[in-house]
Amino acid sequence: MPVPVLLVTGFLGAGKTTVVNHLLAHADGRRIAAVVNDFGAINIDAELIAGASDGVVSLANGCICCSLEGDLLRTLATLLRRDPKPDYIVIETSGVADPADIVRNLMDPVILREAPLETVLCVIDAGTPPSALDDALLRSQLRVADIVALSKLDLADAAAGTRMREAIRAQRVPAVVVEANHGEIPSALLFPANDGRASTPREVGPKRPAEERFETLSWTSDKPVSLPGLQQAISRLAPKLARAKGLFETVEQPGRMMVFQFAAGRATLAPGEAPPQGVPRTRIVFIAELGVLSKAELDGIMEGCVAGG
Ligand SMILES: Nc1nc2c(ncn2[C@@H]2O[C@H](COP(=O)(O)OP(=O)(O)OP(=O)(O)O)[C@@H](O)[C@H]2O)c(=O)[nH]1
Repeated sequence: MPVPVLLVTGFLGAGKTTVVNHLLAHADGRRIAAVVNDFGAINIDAELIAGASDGVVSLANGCICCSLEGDLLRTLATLLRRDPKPDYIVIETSGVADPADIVRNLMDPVILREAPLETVLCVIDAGTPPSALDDALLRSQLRVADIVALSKLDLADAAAGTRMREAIRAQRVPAVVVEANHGEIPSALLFPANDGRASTPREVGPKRPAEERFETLSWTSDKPVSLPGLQQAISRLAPKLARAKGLFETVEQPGRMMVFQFAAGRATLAPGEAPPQGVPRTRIVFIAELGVLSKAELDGIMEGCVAGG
């Protein structure tokens, strides 16, 4: 029986991991394996994905649309050899991946037969300015989608949903548009009944040259972080950041881990899980446009928020 694949794409911070987590939390007994791709050296996403019933495989330190394409196919082959096999496989791409390249890789005849790409979901922040859809990367993420999920409608103004639907229609995207409140999308929509029928190959056009637009900088520390210090550091860094996320322990509440998220100019904190043994207690990944933020500048700013820093 082939194992259907769901590919989740969308820009940095759009809400992909939130959708994947919701799906895994509502697996209803289905064995779902998740493959996540963080293009930084520290793999935060794998830790932020809770409860994959059939495990989370992380492809870190490279992008699956370019440097890790062979790894993706090998990972899928390994998942297919599991006994029992997963019922479904979810692949979450990094926010800077061009999904057209991944779709092209998934058209490999063996993979297509054994792990057919059933659905491509593109998550888009409803508060994204419509003009951002003209960006080549966002256009490519939208073009390959069967379903577009609008996230963060709770944060956007009342007209944002309609505005975004119109902007998507203007891009002539044939996808169905749905709303995803904190990642909530009916799993029947993402995983149609696995009836074993053959998947049809998809056409995605010629390969585009890889475009290096973003870089990831990591900052780790064994010391806890002061919350007001972190707030100050993030407000200094914010104008240069496309995305940041991380896990850390606070000076104010020793032993309590927090998850930090920065996306679309908004920072949030939530309780987190203790890291595995031997891993630094504070790990934050920063994504910025190439050349905008140096490691020395980042370290200088971040050192100010650790105890004694
Ligand atoms: N208020 C609100 N926040 C959301 C919603 N969906 C996602 N978020 C938040 O947006 C931030 C980014 O969400 P993620 O799911 O990590 O985004 P992502 O697309 O996986 O991010 P990348 O790491 O760039 O791939 C997190 O703080 C989420 O909690 C939503 O519908 N409403």
